[in-house]
Amino acid sequence: ERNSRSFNFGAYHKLETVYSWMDTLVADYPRVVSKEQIGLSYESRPMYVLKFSTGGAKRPAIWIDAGIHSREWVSQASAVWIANKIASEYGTESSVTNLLNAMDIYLMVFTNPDGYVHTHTSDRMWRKTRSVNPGSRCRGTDPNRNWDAGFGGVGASKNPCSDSYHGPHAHSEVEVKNVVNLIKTHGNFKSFVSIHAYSQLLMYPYGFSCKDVPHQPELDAVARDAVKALSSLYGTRYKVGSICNIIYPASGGSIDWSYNLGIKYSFAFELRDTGRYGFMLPANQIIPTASETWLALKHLMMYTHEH
Ligand SMILES: O=C(CO)C[C@@H](Cc1ccccc1)C(=O)O
Ligand SMILES: [Zn+2]
Repeated sequence: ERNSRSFNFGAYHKLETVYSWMDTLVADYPRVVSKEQIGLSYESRPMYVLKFSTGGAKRPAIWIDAGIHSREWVSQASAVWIANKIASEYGTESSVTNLLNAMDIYLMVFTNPDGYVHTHTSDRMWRKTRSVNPGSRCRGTDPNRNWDAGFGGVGASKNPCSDSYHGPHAHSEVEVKNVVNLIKTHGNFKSFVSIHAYSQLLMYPYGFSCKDVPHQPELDAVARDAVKALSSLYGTRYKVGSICNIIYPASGGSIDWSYNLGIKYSFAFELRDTGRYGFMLPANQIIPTASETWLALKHLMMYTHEH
């Protein structure tokens, strides 16, 4: 692309295309965003995080990951649009400017790069990582069952051929380990948001248990206000609740781990739609989905900044 804004945000792109676009984004907004490699995937692809920072050292930070499940393509595509939005609105839009003058944002577009390539080359419905499971002909671990939070409990399978296989042990997947290391080393994250698709839900912990977390009333209220902002754009309807109560019990999930680490404002999005297209959401819905999601995300980030 001539510049990062001439990129076609209304299409699903290959990994390399988006990785190249990231370099043009950094070139266009060098004072706002940088690209950091946090490690390599199982198949040795670089894992890049876009760091939005306007100064300071280790400012309070917000984590946003997309694409941990590779087949949920609107998640990665929305993250690309949101990355451009953050970079281009700094200095022009007051809430983003105020936010980035006080906090950093880390945005990982491809949290499961090996799986994403596999959905382009071999199996569009691939969800897991691509690691080899010794003694099994089936590959991959569900990276959203692999976190050290109720690991190996409800809603996860010990069968390597299952799409919710939890892996041999917590953080066995290098993709998960790389994120865990960054979060723990940094030590000043205040919010952790994981973007999935589909079902149109905004969820908070826990997944591994249906008991209310200590901060349930606050998280519920924040999420409901965020969804109100989302719905204000096109009227898209979302449901709000804990993972366990609103979708199903699921152990080893990322936001249960982040919440238990002390990152109070931990949320998971399930983007469009509610099943008509499911994972195969048409590309013409990428920009509308990203635009409405941005309103909810901005609310969550501003709330985090103010509390
Ligand atoms: O992928 C899903 C379809 O997007 C649903 C998510 C629900 C979930 C999200 C966050 C934490 C735990 C579970 C999953 O099963 O891991
Ligand atoms: Zn998912």
